[in-house]
Amino acid sequence: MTAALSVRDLTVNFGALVAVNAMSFDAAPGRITSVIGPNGAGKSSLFNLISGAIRPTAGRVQLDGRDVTGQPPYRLLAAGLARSFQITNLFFELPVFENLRLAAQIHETPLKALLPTRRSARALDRAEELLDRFGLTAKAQELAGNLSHGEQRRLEIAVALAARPRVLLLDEPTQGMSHGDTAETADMIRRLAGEMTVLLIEHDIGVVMALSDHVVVMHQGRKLAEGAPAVVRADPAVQAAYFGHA
Ligand SMILES: Nc1ncnc2c1ncn2[C@@H]1O[C@H](COP(=O)(O)OP(=O)(O)OP(=O)(O)O)[C@@H](O)[C@H]1O
Repeated sequence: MTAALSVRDLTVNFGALVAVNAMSFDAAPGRITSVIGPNGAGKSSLFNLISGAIRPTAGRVQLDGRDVTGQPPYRLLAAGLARSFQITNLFFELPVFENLRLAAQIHETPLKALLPTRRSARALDRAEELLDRFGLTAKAQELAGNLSHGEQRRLEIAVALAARPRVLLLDEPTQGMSHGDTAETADMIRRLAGEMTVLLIEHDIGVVMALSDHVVVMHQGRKLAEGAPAVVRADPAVQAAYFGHA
């Protein structure tokens, strides 16, 4: 089976520092793959490489078997890869609904853009659907900036989904959330699998173990281990590097 996302020997240097060092792994279609590792392991840099925010020094990225290495984020989005950011990436001064509607317009053609009513029909439907799915219907007209932290993080995921990606990168989606919001968000992520391929960076090890089909462990820019959650957790090298005991 072709991997939805395939990373081979991906490397980036920042001066003398090799932040991501010859990383290789596959994300299987419709599954949740998590990337874990201690602070500074290189997880965000890996996501920046995959999502086109920075260009690799070496290596390649394939989406459904097609080389997309070094393509800018907007090209990757059109090719089916979306990312939600660790840092909140919303239009705070716009209503929740407008954030979703704008994000949903990505696939509208320039010709449709000349026909305002027809142009927006599909985007409106998609925005409504996402409001419902993410429990934000009652907040549709609220400014995004007025939402709680947990709601903003959920809206971010909804915005990333608006373009109907086949591969979704989630960067610490439960960061800073209460216990209840974390559990709710984890449920939402679980429901995305099957519909799309999810690549997740997550510090909450409970969420990682509960959600992931496959776990990739990074340490000092390199891949330390990968496998099923229970296998990775039992690996002595992972325990030493990540869980702080062997
Ligand atoms: N633009 C940059 N310029 C220079 N060094 C960088 C840059 N971005 C990241 N680094 C360095 O690369 C290393 C990996 O950082 P990165 O943020 O990718 O790790 P991380 O695993 O995501 O960490 P955290 O869990 O704390 O977010 C760190 O030493 C960091 O200081």
